[in-house]
Amino acid sequence: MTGYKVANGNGTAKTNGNSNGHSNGHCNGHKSADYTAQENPTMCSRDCCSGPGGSNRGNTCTDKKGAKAGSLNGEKIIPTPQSLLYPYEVIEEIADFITKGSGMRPKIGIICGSGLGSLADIIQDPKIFEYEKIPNFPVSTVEGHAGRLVVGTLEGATVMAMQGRFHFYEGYPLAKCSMPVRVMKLCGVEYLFATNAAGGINPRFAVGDIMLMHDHVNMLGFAGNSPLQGPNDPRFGPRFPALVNSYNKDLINKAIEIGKAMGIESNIHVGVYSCLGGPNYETIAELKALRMMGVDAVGMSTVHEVITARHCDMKVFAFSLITNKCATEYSDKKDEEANHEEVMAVAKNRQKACCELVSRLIREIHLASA
Ligand SMILES: O=P(O)(O)O[C@@H]1C[C@H](O)[C@@H](CO)O1
Ligand SMILES: Nc1nc2[nH]cnc2c(=O)[nH]1
Repeated sequence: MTGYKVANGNGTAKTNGNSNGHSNGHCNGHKSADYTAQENPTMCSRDCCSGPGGSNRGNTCTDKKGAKAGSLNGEKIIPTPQSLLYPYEVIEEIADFITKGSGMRPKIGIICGSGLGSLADIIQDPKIFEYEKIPNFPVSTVEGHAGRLVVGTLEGATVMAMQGRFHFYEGYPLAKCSMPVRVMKLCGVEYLFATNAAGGINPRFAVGDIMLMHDHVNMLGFAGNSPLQGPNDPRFGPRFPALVNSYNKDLINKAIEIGKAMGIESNIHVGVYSCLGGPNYETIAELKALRMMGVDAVGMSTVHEVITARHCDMKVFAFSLITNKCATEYSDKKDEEANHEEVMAVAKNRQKACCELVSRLIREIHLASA
């Protein structure tokens, strides 16, 4: 079972609408009922109860009878290493579901940032998979993230796009947030296009600008969190992946050229993105610190997806749409505070330019490989 449980106020629990799991009497949850801060499945040794694809098998069953000291709400909490949440076979199952269901092996994967779902709307002959209908898939809980996977063609290339990503602040562990990247890999994807809405810290950036990511500062990694934490499965990639040159330089250069051809070169920058855990936006002191570290734009996603993609040797192109300017001086002005409505509104305004940039770049990749 992968859906986290939400306390419903009366001491019992319900899942978050994702019915991936095992609800067979003895094993109706295996997650702590009120443990909502972070998904943290507990374990069971019964065969029926292997979590997604057996990840929990062989561990201690922690139904109510088994609860001991150290339990929360009567259920023992045993952390699962992140990499065990989605074993290779489960990812393979999900990928098979998508490739068989769509009849395609897409070459390019797109992750649509907040308010940038229209990147998937331009896909031709789309086969649409609602997340809740994909086995073992999480659900989207954030406004501006529709929660569907769209498979089809764009500029002649076969693509799959996530209209809705998963964020750490939704309560999903990083490995779950970036699990779809591994699904993409096993579907045949070679290129990951990750997009996001971000706050501009670089004072040269204006709202509506696009920052092509050429590097990142992994703040969650500084704190010891990684989507690769736990035993490594070499079928995905190496134990210790290198991350220098994670962002494909050829694709960045091509995107700069495309920006010029579109007449928006003054709105295109190349810079460093940092992901914080969210869901709160940053304090002034945090923004000052990030700026001192060389960060140009700040958001709540993408970095763990890029790490997962590089781990399995995908080529990565990523950009941030600057949806708000981050204040780095103290002020009482309310309009300097970031808010999600503004983020969504700016993304809507700039969706045409973002779609054109992505389409043209995909066209180049497709033509180069034809
Ligand atoms: O999914 P992305 O990173 O594009 O979304 C950003 C981060 C938060 O989810 C949201 C905040 O407004 O926008
Ligand atoms: N962390 C963070 N994420 C964002 N997403 C869009 N704008 C912002 C921002 O200012 N900060």
